[in-house]
Parts: sequence; C-alpha cells; structure tokens
Amino acid sequence: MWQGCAEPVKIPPAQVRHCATPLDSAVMSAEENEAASLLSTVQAPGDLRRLTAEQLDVLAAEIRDFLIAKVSRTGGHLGPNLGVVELTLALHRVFDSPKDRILFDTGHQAYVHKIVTGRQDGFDLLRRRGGLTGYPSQAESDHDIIENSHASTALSYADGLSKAFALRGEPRHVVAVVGDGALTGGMCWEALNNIAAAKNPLVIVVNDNGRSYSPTIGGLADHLSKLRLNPGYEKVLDLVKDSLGRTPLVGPPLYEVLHAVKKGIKDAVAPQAMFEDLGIKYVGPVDGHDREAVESALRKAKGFGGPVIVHAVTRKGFGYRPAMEDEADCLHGPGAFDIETGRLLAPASVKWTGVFADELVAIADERADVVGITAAMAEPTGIAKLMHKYPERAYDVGIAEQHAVTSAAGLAIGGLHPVVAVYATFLNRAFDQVLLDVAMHKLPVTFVLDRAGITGPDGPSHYGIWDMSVFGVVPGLRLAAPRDAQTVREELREAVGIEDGPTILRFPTGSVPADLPALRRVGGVDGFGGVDVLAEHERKDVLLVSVGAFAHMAVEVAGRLAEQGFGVTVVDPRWVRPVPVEIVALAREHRLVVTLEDGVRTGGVGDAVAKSLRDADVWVPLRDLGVAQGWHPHGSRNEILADLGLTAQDVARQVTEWVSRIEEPTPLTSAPPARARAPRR
Ligand SMILES: Cc1ncc(C[n+]2csc(CCOP(=O)(O)OP(=O)(O)O)c2C)c(N)n1
Ligand SMILES: CC(=O)[C@@H](O)[C@H](O)COP(=O)(O)O
Ligand SMILES: [Mg+2]
Repeated sequence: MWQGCAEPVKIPPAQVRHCATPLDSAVMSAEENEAASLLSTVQAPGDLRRLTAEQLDVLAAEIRDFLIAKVSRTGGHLGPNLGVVELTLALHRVFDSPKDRILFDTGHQAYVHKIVTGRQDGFDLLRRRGGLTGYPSQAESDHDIIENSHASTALSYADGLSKAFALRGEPRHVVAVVGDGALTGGMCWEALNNIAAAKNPLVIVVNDNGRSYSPTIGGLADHLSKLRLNPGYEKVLDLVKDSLGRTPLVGPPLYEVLHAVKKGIKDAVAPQAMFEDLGIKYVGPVDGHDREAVESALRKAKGFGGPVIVHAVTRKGFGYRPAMEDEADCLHGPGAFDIETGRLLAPASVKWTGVFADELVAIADERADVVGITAAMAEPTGIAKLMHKYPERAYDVGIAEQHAVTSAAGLAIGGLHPVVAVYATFLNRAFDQVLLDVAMHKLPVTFVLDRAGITGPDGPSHYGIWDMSVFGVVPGLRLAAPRDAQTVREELREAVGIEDGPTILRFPTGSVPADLPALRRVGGVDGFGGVDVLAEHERKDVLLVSVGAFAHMAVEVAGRLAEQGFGVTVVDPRWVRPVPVEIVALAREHRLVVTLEDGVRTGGVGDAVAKSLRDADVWVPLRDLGVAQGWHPHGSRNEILADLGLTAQDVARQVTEWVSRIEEPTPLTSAPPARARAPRR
C-alpha cells in the first residue's frame, strides 16, 4: 500500500525546479511570480485553450510557484492543490465552464480552479477577512457551485444537476472531481447508485492520490490501488489494437474478438469491475500529472454520453519536496510556513487537541475497554497518539462519520467504551445515529468534538456552532464544555466513566488557555458534575453562566462590572446539557442571569437555562449571548467573535446596560414585589 507522498514516478522537466534539492530555493518570490509571463495572462479558462503544450507545462510550474509563495504566507490547503495543477488545467481546457459545470468535492482543492478563473489577485488574502474563501464561493465567481466544505457531497450534487439539465434539455456537461478520501464517504455510494440508474451523461473524476490526510483506508482504497498499479485498460487495448491492426487478415477480426471479451481482459489488466458492474464506465487509470493524457481521457469521457469515471492518479504535494516528503499529511493544510523547509512559522504551543490526546492515552493505559475512532483525521483530532501506542484499539473508518457513530454503538454493545473524535461541524451529519443508534440504546459512547465554536479561516461550513443546540435535544446525552486543560482531563474522565448513555466533550481550535481554577464547586455527585464558581462579589447583581473556553472572558467581564459597582458571580457549569440543577438555585440569588456560549443562541445553553428557570418557577430576568443564527464569513476566530459582540469589552458593556435597567430591590417593608418582568428581548 502506498505510504508516502513521494511515490517514485517521473517528474515532468518543467516541474523539476521544485524537486532539485530538498532546500531548492528556485521558488520564485511572490513579486517575481507576479511578473511571470504566462500566469499573468490567464484570466479565464478560455485563455488556457490558446496555449501550446510547452507553454502549459511552464504555466503549471508557474502555478506551483504561485501556490507555494502565496500559501506559505496565508496558510491553506497546499498539498491537495499542488496535486491537481495539471488535472485542473485539463478540466478547464476540455470543458467550457461555467456553461459546463465543474464541481469540487470538499472544495479544498479548488485553488487552481480559482487561479484560472480570474482570482489570482485574491490570494494575498486567502482565507482571511475580506479575501478569497478557501473553498468555492458563488459570490466570488459563477464558475463556483459547492460552498460546503464537508466531504462526499459532490456526486449527489452532480446527480441532481445532470438530471436537471436532462429534464430541461440543456446540453451542458457536469463534471465532479472527487478525492479518494471523499469516496470513502457513504453519500458518494448513494449517489453512484443513482447516477448509474439515471444513465445521464456525467463525468466523475476520481482524484486518487491515495490519501485523505494519512493514506486512505478501506476496501475501496485497496481497490483503487489495484487499479492504480495496473496498466490502464485503455492503454492495453490500444496496444493490442495497434499491433493487431498491423497484422494483415487475422489482425482486425481478432481485435474484435478480443474486444468482445473485453470484460475478461478488463478483469485481467484493470480490475475495475466494481464500477462497470455498477453501470458506470471506467476510464483509466491515467497519470494525473500528464496533462495531455488527462485531456485525452476527459475528451473520451465527455463524448461517452453516459456516466463515466475518469480515474486520475495524482500525488498530494506534487512538485514541492517538503510536501511530498511530509509523511503525516503531505502538507494538507499547513499554517504559514518557511518555503525552504516547509516548516510551520507559528511557535509551538499546547493545543486543546494535544491535551485531549495525552489524557486519552493515559486513560487507555488504565482501561482496556477504551478504544478510539477517527473519520480519516487521526492526527488532527489526536487519535493518532492512541493509534501509535495501541494500534489495535484505534480505528480509522475513512470520511464516514455516520458509520463511525453506529460502529461505535456496536463497539459499546460489545462491551467497549469508544471515544469518537471528530470536528464538531462534522458530527452534524450523524445526528440520527447519535440519537437513535447510540442514545436510544443508552450506550456508553463518548464523542470528543474538536474545533467546536467559531474556527475562522475555513468559514461557515466549518463553524462548530450547532452541537450544543442540536445534540442538546438528545435524551440521556450529557454534554461538557471544558474551560482549560485541567477541565479537559477532568471532564474526559467523567465522560468515559458514564456507562448509561452518550457523552460529548467539546472544545475550540487552537492553543489551550491558562488553567482557571475554581474558587469552589457547587453540587456534583460521586465525582461527576457540579458547577464551578470562578468569580464572585459581595453583591449578587448578575449570575454570568460561562460556557467552556469563554471562562477567561467572563472573569474579565466580572472585573469590568465590579469597577462600576456591580457584583457578578461567574460560574462554569462544566456539563452544560442538560442544565445542572445548581444553576437554578444560583439564579434565585441574583437579579439577572446572563449566559455566554461559543455556539448558536437558538436552542443553545442560554435557551436551555431559560427553560430550566421557567420550569422551576424562577422568574429572574435572563439574557443570552452567543452566535447569532446565520452564515458567518471566514476570518480569524477573534475577528469573527468580535463581529458577534463576543469580546470582554462588548459583553461588559451589554451586561452593564441590562443590569442598569433592573430596579434595585427595595427592602421588604410591604407585600413582596410583583414578579420581575423579563426585559423585552
Ligand atoms: C464530512 C467531512 N469529514 C472530514 C473532513 C475533513 N477533511 C477535509 S479534506 C479531507 C481529506 C480528503 O481526502 P480526499 O478526498 O482524498 O482529497 P485530497 O485532500 O486527497 O485531495 C478530510 C478528511 C471534511 N472536510 N468533511
Ligand atoms: C478541508 C477540511 O475540512 C480540513 O482540511 C480543515 O480545513 C482542517 O481544519 P484545521 O486546519 O482546523 O485542522
Ligand atoms: Mg486523496
């Protein structure tokens, strides 16, 4: 099985300058690059069609220079895009976008598409506020369609789009580029089943670089590697045809006989039966870095008149040695990096993920029943640390979150305690599995949601802001939001200690803040639960319920209000869903309750606390702060939080305004005051 990014295949001369030496400094500077003759002349796909083969080779090299120079500054998906330079040039030469529609699955590999569709100037602000998004964007270009960065959706879009064109009688081609990793997602197979049945013209380009982050797992990956390692069926047939064609008399009829038994030949030279048995023609495998070969395969597919797969074999990080030699993930999505070495520029720091990974391994040392599951993201989620120490107790299921959850249910039924680690946003697609396959069966499965809350550069489809609302409705599910490293360790242990239902732990992207010890803990039983008091004052004007990583901000807010004479009690519920009973008791002692969460307000912790107070007949006014419902643009995490008013300064100002509007309680000399009316929202 191919393990690295640096599989020994021929490197076209025009690309050699990035591979001459490990420290090859031939990469042009951004300024030189901008002056590059060919790249600056390409503003639309039509410009590609007037270039010669030699010019296109030089253009491919210039695009690689451009990608390395730009992404080294902004960070982004370098490896995937270096791998699709020739493929994308071929696509835009063979098909006529936007009349023909080119869809990119996941969309992280669409930088070259953006470069050749008039957006080179935007790369200085790639994934930054006001700049290009890291994925296709309809607002940026009518060449773009899928904005969702979640994998395995493109074939379903393509199925629908091709049906629409067929029904409307529009002679437009639909092309979907899907990675071998994305192909491990179940939706792809639901789509292939329908695509085969519909028989509409549809070109599926499998961009097979053998990797998601790490080498792609599973039977499909093995099948693709068999195809990769076999000479292309078409090449063999062409060879047979040529040689037989030159044989007088016997030749041509014999070729026809051979062609008639092509099934046998195919199985022999290119076992792609799986696709053909599905009713989808297969073309390839083709060297995805040989642009002319790719164009030839695409033209063949374009003219086929039905669903057809073009299997392109590429290399992630192609043409840039530090990426090709990066065993972890071929520089899949680095932050800013040094061009000479490929090493990240950001100083090392303790990340939330690392704290989780270390504690998971420590727990696994003590408990043989604890196992880990990742959906093709072992390194990014920290499961890799468990995988290295206990390879038999960590499972990479591919980009298959729904399967991951129900497989975890199976593991739990089998007597184990699975820890499923995914990014918060990706668990959305497995809601039904969490609800009915895990929770309804009261199974001990722990979900660890990394990148919870506003993440930033990846934009709205990556924001992990729905989990506390969506999973808060699951009966028997308990959800914790640690505030620092110490509470990650504590709450992870509490979670794996729960055997009668699912648990969720959620924490944001990036570096973990300093530990914030509690002044005291209220409630909690047998080492589980309890609400931590982080700050308090002799006055009890405001109960500030701070969720997870917002704790430091909340304590700063309390300090700001104390300067104005208002007393704020800051509490961290730790387990936020269901709402701890202690919160209701604490609310009774205050004049105003404010909740603060890195998640959508709708159905979030604030709404849940308000409901708890109502149910307990506690009529203290409550205001909730969190992420407004909507599609928030990309930017840095702090920029987006500031846009949402989620900064200490904004929160302090808002709380001051609210508490100032509530009359001070008058000493009880007459009938108890009428119920305080919650301020109009
Ligand atoms: C549902 C979902 N799960 C996980 C991810 C994270 N992710 C982004 S790219 C990627 C690997 C994709 O591999 P592949 O489709 O082969 O594309 P390549 O990067 O190799 O070009 C993963 C797992 C995602 N975007 N969507
Ligand atoms: C495309 C995708 O889904 C991932 O590559 C994602 O961009 C990774 O995000 P982080 O950089 O936060 O790990
Ligand atoms: Mg791949």
